Amino acid sequence: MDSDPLAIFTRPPPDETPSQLTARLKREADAQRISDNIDEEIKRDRAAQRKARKELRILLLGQGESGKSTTLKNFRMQYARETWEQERNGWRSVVQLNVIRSVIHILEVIEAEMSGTGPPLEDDDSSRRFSDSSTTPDALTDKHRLLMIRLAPLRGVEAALKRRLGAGAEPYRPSLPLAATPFEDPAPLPSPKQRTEFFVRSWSDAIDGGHNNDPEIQADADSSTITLMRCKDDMHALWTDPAVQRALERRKLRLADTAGFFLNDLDRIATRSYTATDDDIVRARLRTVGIQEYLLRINDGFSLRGDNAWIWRLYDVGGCRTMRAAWLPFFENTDVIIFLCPVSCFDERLDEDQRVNRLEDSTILWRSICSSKLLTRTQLILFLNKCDLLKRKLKRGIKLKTYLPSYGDRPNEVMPIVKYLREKYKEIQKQHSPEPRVSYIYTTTVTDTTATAKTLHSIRDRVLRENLVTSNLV
Ligand SMILES: Nc1nc2c(ncn2[C@@H]2O[C@H](COP(=O)(O)OP(=O)(O)OP(=O)(O)O)[C@@H](O)[C@H]2O)c(=O)[nH]1
Ligand SMILES: [Mg+2]
Repeated sequence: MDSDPLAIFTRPPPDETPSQLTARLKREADAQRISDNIDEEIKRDRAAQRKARKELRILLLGQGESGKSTTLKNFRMQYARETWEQERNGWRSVVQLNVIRSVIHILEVIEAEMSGTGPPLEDDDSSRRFSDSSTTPDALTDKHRLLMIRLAPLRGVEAALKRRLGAGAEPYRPSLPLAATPFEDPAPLPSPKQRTEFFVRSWSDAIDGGHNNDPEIQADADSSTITLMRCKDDMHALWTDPAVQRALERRKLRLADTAGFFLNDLDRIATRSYTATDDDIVRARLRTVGIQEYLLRINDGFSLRGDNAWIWRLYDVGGCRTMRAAWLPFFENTDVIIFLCPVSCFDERLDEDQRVNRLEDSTILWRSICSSKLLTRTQLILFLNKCDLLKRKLKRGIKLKTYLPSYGDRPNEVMPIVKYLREKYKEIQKQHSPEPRVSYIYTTTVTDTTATAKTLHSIRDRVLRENLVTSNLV
């Protein structure tokens, strides 16, 4: 039995001498090496078979709200145009739900401000930096109370839209244990911020799911649109009210960065004839839970063999710490990882764990991905994302060095900050990768579909070239 190289860990004999111990440890190390080599060979074979079939597996990773699903939408818009068009009608309800969720969120803030309840203001100085008036609360008056009453029917529309989107959309309340990286055991949740954001288990169910043909749901959809149209002026009055805006600032809710895209455009959206544009679809937010798989057919354009279409299997995961353990099984056979680091989040904390800075979380995650032996041969592509929001944040005078002291006295401007983070992440990759690998880093704003299209074409060419070379298909 002792000579069996696969019996890696043998029980030590009770009277083991030092030389026997040394010999046993060596045998175990040799056996482990052989086992690792076999695993590696199996992986290489599988990868070669996939490439021979011209198939690649691509995983989108990053913390919650880093832009993974938005990147996936850009991919689908570019390379799966037919299904993108077929789903366009389904997105109308998602955009309506985004609008209503934002308005209800604002109403909740007003209610809390008026009654002096709700989540306490954060007591660190960062929450006070946005507005000089933050220490003198603005009067919310009867006008606001009236708006609250007039907008109450939106709660019914929210319920109807939920029905229309089907079982795919439910409120999200983190309750599972947390793990910073997919490689560690989850720990119990400290005290999660209560959020009732909606999520999808399956986008295709939410967007299509056959609901369109159900007359009851169709009637719901029509009456939702009518209520939305009736509430349009009040929603606009609420959103543009200076006292409301200041209340949002006091509570550090930068809704203008996300919801603003839709709330500034109510004239177009709250109409009977509204059709979601490409930009609307890319911007519409539904938190991802579980893992979504999408197939794309992508032409390489330079293969010498007849058919130059590749199948790209894209996997979009939920980025919250409660969901990271679920990523691990996908690492075995992944050819490419696109990792999103939202650089604008340097002064924010994770929803699911308010003790953790979001940039720090991204850095920990990136380090763990780079150092994983499972991913030694996986091509890593990094997006330094949300550069538009970074620019806006810096304009408001928020300083990176307050949250990242190592940035020191470098200029508090977009270009130097992005350069600094690029070098920092590149260095982490270099130091922690088990074997040297090429670094692919892009500066992105994935809500900008034109710029992102160029990035995706560049990625397509780089990924295909690398895989054509490694699989000898050129
Ligand atoms: N302004 C701006 N918004 C962005 C950018 N990237 C993503 N967003 C927005 O950020 C929010 C989160 O984006 P998602 O793509 O849903 O994030 P995710 O990584 O899939 O998040 P989870 O599903 O929770 O893991 C959405 O409202 C997006 O529209 C960006 O570059 N700029
Ligand atoms: Mg997502």
